[in-house]
Amino acid sequence: MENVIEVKQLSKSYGDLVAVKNLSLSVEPGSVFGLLGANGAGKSTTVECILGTKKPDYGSVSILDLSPIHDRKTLFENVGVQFQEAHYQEYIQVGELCEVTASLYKNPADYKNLLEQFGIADKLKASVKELSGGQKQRLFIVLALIPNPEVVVLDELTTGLDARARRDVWQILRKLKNSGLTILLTSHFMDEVEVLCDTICILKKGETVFYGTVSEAIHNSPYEKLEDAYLWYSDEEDMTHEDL
Ligand SMILES: Nc1ncnc2c1ncn2[C@@H]1O[C@H](COP(=O)(O)OP(=O)(O)OP(=O)(O)O)[C@@H](O)[C@H]1O
Repeated sequence: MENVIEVKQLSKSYGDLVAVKNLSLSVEPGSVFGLLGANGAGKSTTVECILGTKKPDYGSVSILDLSPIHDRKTLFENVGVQFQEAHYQEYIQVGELCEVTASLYKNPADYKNLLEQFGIADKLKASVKELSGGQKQRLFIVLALIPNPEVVVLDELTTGLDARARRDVWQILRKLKNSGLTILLTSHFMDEVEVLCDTICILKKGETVFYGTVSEAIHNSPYEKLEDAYLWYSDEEDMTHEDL
């Protein structure tokens, strides 16, 4: 297997709206790939096509050399997914939810250890409903890691987390990356992209406007900071200036 994820000329429309157009990307083993873009740029649509929860109109997707549409069961065993809005039984406890999740996999990770690493071990007996937004977000990352996956897909990784928690999450992910985990993430935070990502793809209205490393993104723009370069590529720049 050369690349963990290989997307070729992916296109997906909703009626007349072209959400993703002719997108190609490759994610190497043990690397962190960031899919970036403004709200509505097509990130979630791309992620869903990669995971097989949406069917592309054109193009091909392979993940771990498998088809997300035809090999769902094998993929489910080896791919971790952080869901943004997951629906759980209202009063299920954190520990119960982790237990149920672990029971679905052959070689699950030690979830108590993960809860510890993510700073929510004291919430084992709390119901998911009682968690703060940031604690829930951390729990969703833990749930994505319980399968002991080869690749993990993290949608809006640290949205809702406080500064300390974000840094803790980055540190854990870097450790997991160093131990061979491949990570595909979407994020709106350029500080985190700079710390974590080896390769980035910036989408604008479903089309790739930049593909390469963070330093190439900066180098090929008129700016010196990733955030400025990102806004320049994704054209959020003007809006921000108006807002100031
Ligand atoms: N089920 C759907 N039906 C119709 N249009 C949709 C559907 N899902 C997404 N879209 C549209 O497709 C475009 C891309 O949406 P998508 O959710 O992929 O963007 P995104 O980059 O993930 O945005 P965000 O950062 O806000 O999560 C948007 O214009 C959105 O309104």
